[in-house]
Amino acid sequence: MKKFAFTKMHALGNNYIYVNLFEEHIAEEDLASVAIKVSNVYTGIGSDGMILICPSTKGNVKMRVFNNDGSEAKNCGNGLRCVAKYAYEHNLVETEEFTIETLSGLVHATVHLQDKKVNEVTIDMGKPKLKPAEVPMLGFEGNSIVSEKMEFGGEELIGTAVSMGNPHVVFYVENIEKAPLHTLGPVVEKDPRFPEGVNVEFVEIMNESEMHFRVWERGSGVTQACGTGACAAVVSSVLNNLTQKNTPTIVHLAGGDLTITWKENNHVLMKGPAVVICDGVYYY
Ligand SMILES: N[C@@H](CCC[C@H](N)C(=O)O)C(=O)O
Repeated sequence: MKKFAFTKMHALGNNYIYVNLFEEHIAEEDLASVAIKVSNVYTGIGSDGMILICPSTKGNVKMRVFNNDGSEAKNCGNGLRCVAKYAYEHNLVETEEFTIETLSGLVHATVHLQDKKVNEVTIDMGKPKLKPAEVPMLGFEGNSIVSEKMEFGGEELIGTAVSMGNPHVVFYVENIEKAPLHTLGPVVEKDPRFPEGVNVEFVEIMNESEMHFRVWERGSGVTQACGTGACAAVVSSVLNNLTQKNTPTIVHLAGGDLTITWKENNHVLMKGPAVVICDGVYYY
């Protein structure tokens, strides 16, 4: 029987099994099936997926993200904050500012300490990508897909598509409690116009610097929070003239709040908490 030590962490309820590959080993061919198994609430540990904290040749540490269906994503905002907390508290890094490599590039992390422990993390998520081919989304041309008519499952929606290293589509609703998460989420996620699938976000604007947010995540379904999704929602809202650039925006997710700022230099800053739940050993 094979085994590895893990730490379960969450960021606003978006919970993953974190494995420190500086010390542990999981064979590459086992990664997808192990992610599915550990995520199972009945027969595994129960999580939105599995995140690997790996040595990096480009940054201080490297993050790899697996959704609970075993698919690998190129980025994860909540995962980045937890990886930053883990890396700092396990002495994988020595400073309060460092870099994390992802499959979509290098990001800059700053940990915020309370009693020598990391309670919040700011990640410079880099620049959003807006071109249809960068999202990727088929059927559109030009520099961006902002407030475009899209029909899904017989319903016409107005959507804005944004890549934060992973694909997102944002729809605005009048009442977040009535967002069609469970009905439209899975339909939009698998629509062939998104050749790599898509994370689906519903947003209710409260005022110029505050919004409610719910998400159907690609590969994981409904989660309590999505960091890249919250960044995409803020970028979308600036593009739709609903919020302003360079202004911190509070995003109220099901699991709590994130502060997101789309800076004048085009970089998106995300600030929010990261929490350890437990440590353990998983057998497979
Ligand atoms: N929860 C994450 C995003 C995880 C990956 C996503 N489901 C995808 O497949 O792109 C976040 O906090 O950003």
